[in-house]
Amino acid sequence: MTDIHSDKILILDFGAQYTQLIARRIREFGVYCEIWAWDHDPAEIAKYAPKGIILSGGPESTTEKDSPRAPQQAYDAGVPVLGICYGMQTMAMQLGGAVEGGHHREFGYAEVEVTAECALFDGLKDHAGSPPRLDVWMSHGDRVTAIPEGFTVTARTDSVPIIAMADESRRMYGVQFHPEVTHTKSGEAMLRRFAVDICGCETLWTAANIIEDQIARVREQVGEDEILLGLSGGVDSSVVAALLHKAIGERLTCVFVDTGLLRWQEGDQVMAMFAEHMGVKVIRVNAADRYFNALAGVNDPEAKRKIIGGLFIEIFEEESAKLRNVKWLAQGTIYPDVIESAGSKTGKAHVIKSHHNVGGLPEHMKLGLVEPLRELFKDEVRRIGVELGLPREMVYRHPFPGPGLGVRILGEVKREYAELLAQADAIFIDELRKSGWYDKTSQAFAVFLPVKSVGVVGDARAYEWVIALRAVETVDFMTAHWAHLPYELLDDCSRRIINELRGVSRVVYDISGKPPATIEWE
Ligand SMILES: Nc1ncnc2c1ncn2[C@@H]1O[C@H](COP(=O)(O)OP(=O)(O)OP(=O)(O)O)[C@@H](O)[C@H]1O
Ligand SMILES: O=c1[nH]c(=O)c2[nH+]cn([C@@H]3O[C@H](COP(=O)(O)O)[C@@H](O)[C@H]3O)c2[nH]1
Ligand SMILES: NC(=O)CC[C@H](N)C(=O)O
Ligand SMILES: [Mg+2]
Repeated sequence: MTDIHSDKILILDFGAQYTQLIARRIREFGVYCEIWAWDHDPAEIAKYAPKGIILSGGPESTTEKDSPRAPQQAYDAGVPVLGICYGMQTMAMQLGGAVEGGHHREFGYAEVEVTAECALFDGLKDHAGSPPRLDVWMSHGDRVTAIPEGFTVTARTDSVPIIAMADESRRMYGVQFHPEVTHTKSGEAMLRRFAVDICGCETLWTAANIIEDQIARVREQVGEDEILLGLSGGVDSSVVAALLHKAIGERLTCVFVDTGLLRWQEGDQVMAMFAEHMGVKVIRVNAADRYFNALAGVNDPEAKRKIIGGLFIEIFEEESAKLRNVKWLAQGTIYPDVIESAGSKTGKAHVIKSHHNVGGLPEHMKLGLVEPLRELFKDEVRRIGVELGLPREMVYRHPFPGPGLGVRILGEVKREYAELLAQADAIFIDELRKSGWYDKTSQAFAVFLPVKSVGVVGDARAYEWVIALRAVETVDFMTAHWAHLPYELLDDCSRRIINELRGVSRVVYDISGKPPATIEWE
């Protein structure tokens, strides 16, 4: 079998907002890559044997004392190196050029002129005529003012004379702009020139190959043992279920916990999909009473999360004790979770969201972990889901937090609130789907506000609950804009929710971005 990790690019991260994008772009055209912090043990680089190294951008200034530098091993590895923005600046600095600060900050669109032949820009032009001109996206304050010996200036703009540099003999390249953002028109092509043409990577990283590779690895890891998977019906655990079912068939048992805090009719849908259609063994644990009892009288959001998470663990434990031979617990951990926890280990100031998953399992469970998605981005997980035959609606559905409606009912959780909220949410989602807006938003849901407001319904006074609607657009869920839904759509949602649901007299729309607001209300 081909080793799909044999041809890979290593990205050294200087803390840029776009480092994950570099990795995603490269993987999109089929080359595996990993992100390491810039101060990751440099002795590991040679062992890892990447076919090329990329130095990312970063918020700091190379002109400042003690600012980060790439390890010398990166330049000595004998493989091509590409510095992007801060990466180019530190490359220039370290190899004998110069960088200056204090210039006018260049942010956003710029047209650059290619001034010399360069393998990175080979054949690329975004405008007719010559010399070739490229549309790029910039975000920098510092600039390279002298290139190291052996380098040539390969691109300029009207205001900045050194926008790209290259030393073709040592295969070292620097670009001041960001090829990883889609605003740089030929950016993907440049990254492909680098990874495929210059570094010589084969494009082996495809959905079909990833599945085959993961199946082989899981089989090797668990041998004849059984695996228990917490199946939520969400994207990640569903893809894990499909993958593991293919890898070990009957030896996979899923536990689906119906917390009473799920989306409308979700429990039945999950069971229908996995147990009936796919023949996966799924144990449904109807735990709504347990959840509502445990949550009674609890108002504090963190306390609620802890109770919900704790009950998940209790239930997984109970179920695994009932099975004979379970030695492994499968999780839907994905690559961003891994990068973020690595970030915190090296003490980087990345924005980190605390991920709810089954990772907090107590030691005494002694279950080994199976995490077949831990190298993948969400969009890769989705492509694999499609390749494994999961229906598109399931694979492209919005994420749903583990604590579910528990964090969308503000304050104390009650069964009656959960039932109302699930229905309001279903109406909102239904309207989004009908109008084609579901796929244009990254996540959308209703929130239950335990406040009463006065209304008038059929000439009578109503004094009832408030439902808030939230819809956001985001790439990584770390920052988000509120979705500019059409007024007509909001109007339809509001009317339907108030008319169809007893107990709601007012609907509001949340117009807060993240930051400062988070996506969920609790
Ligand atoms: N109701 C549930 N029953 C069983 N396991 C659950 C349940 N809710 C969450 N989990 C477990 O917690 C993990 C993390 O939940 P999370 O919501 O992050 O992922 P997901 O549900 O698989 O995907 P998505 O992000 O699309 O919602 C899941 O992969 C699953 O293993
Ligand atoms: O599985 C989960 N367990 C949680 O405890 C949790 N809290 C938030 N989320 C989801 O994470 C994304 C960002 O949410 P916030 O802006 O509210 O932090 C959004 O997609 C949220 O739905 C969670 N997912
Ligand atoms: N985006 C970046 O990498 C910026 C690099 C450096 N902080 C500058 O302002 O020039
Ligand atoms: Mg989920």
